[in-house]
Amino acid sequence: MEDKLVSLINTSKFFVDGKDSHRVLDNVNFQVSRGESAALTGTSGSGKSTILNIIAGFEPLTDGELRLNSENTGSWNDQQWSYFRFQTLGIIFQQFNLLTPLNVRQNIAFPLSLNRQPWDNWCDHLVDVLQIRSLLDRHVSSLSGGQQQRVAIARALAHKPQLLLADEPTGNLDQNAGIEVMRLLNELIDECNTALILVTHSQECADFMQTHYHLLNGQLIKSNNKDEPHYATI
Ligand SMILES: Nc1ncnc2c1ncn2[C@@H]1O[C@H](COP(=O)(O)OP(=O)(O)OP(=O)(O)O)[C@@H](O)[C@H]1O
Repeated sequence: MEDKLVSLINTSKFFVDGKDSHRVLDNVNFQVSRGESAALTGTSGSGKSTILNIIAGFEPLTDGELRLNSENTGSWNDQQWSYFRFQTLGIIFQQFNLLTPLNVRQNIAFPLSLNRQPWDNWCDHLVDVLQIRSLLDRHVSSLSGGQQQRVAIARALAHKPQLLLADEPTGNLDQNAGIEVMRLLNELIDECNTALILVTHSQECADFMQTHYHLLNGQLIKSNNKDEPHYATI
């Protein structure tokens, strides 16, 4: 259990809408270790982003337990969540969530400033691989969707997070750029022993990951070998 960075234990999630209760996760177990990469697939609305939001502390669980670094987060206060997010976590949001008053360089440097880290060779490497060096002084609101996505990726990776949550990180990119991004994510995993949870609709992107999970009717089905899916257990 100790080397597990993320553990969801017997977790369920309901959304209440008026009188209706909508069950998105039904007694799900899910674990990711340091250095592990996991692809999370499923149809639209199956609950993939909800799992990332739960792990990032943006959505509370209805039932069960979320452990991060072996700590039960059920008793964490806002300060503990903030500390975990800026120090340990990198998130590539589906809608990018860039800081619009800031330019590209300032967006990428934002997690560095929170962690009192300098802009270093790794940041230059990210900027070059993602081909955004010529955009560094541009305001992010003036960028195309694909350019914004590449900036969002650089920002999430800049401080070398221990845990990276990536929600459709190649959704706005062409195939070649998407493959470069998947290589970059694997580079981070190899160099920093980062754990990655990748939400994707692309089988090609999922194939870059070590383990595969598929969400179906609130259940998480694990498959190390694509031909042999089985229900995820601890
Ligand atoms: N805050 C919320 N309040 C009510 N329902 C919600 C909320 N967030 C998500 N849902 C519902 O939970 C379900 C799962 O949503 P989620 O965004 O996790 O799906 P997804 O698998 O990531 O979908 P997509 O592939 O389209 O991004 C959907 O039916 C969605 O409408």
